Formats: sequence, C-alpha cells, structure tokens
Amino acid sequence: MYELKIITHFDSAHSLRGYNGDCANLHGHTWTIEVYVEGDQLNEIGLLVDFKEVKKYTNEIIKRFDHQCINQIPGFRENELNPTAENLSRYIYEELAKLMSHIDIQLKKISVWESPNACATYFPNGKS
Ligand SMILES: Nc1nc2c(c(=O)[nH]1)N=C([C@H](O)[C@H](O)COP(=O)(O)OP(=O)(O)OP(=O)(O)O)CN2
Ligand SMILES: [Zn+2]
Repeated sequence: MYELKIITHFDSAHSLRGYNGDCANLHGHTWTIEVYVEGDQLNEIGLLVDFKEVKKYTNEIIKRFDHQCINQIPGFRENELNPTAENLSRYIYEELAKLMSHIDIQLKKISVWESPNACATYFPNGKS
C-alpha cells in the first residue's frame, strides 16, 4: 500500500458554543489541514495520484473557510455543528470524500491542527 499526504492552511475565526472558557470568545487560528489518501495501484508514471489533484479538491473545500468566521458558514451556524477541530475534520473528510468519489483512491483521514500543539483527526470507523 502507499499513503500520500498533502498539507494546506487557511486562516479563520471561530468561537466555541457552550465552552466554559475563553475559547467561547471569537478568536482566530491559522488552521493546518492534513489530507491522507491511500491505495496500491500506481499509474504508468509511478503516481498513486497527483499531489496537485488532491490539493485542488482540498482547496475547493477549504476556500469556504478562508478569511471567514466559521460560525457563519452553513453547517456551523447556531443549532448546527460547533466549529471544533473534531467537527471540522469530519466535515472536511465527508465533503472531500464526495468530491473525490470518482477517483480510484481511498481518502484515509483528515487532521485539523488549530495550533502547532493541538490537532484532531477524523477517519471512518475501522480505519486508522
Ligand atoms: N478537543 C478540543 N479542544 C479544544 C478545541 C477543539 O476544537 N477541540 N478548541 C479549543 C479552542 O478553539 C482554542 O482556540 C484552542 O485551544 P488551545 O489549543 O488550548 O490553544 P491556545 O493557543 O490557547 O494554547 P495554549 O497552549 O492554551 O495557550 C480549545 N479546546
Ligand atoms: Zn480556537
């Protein structure tokens, strides 16, 4: 098997609803997103998939967040998902899996870093 990873970033603000502490206040992060894909079939030039293609689809998703307040983005508004790193990782996984469904590789997991020291990762049950 081969595993590929691309890393990208975006800047956005959020506040955590129901959080007992200063993360309930509006604040910003430079978020780092890691996208892992896997597969075992290389093409005729030895690529599992072009990194550029994975970046292109990932950027389609994350441009929704860049320089925005995540709490105002559909899916993360009041009574929707709280904009935690956990919820963002799952949201990005599910949106990206849809966008890449026509490509013959498996989206493995998404890691969302709020800071260099704090990260949440989503992968479907049974995968790691
Ligand atoms: N499990 C989670 N815990 C926290 C989340 C989260 O998404 N999932 N988010 C936050 C806040 O958004 C906060 O901005 C991040 O907190 P933290 O990593 O503590 O960031 P700091 O820059 O404040 O780091 P310090 O080392 O505490 O200064 C909180 N928790
Ligand atoms: Zn935060």
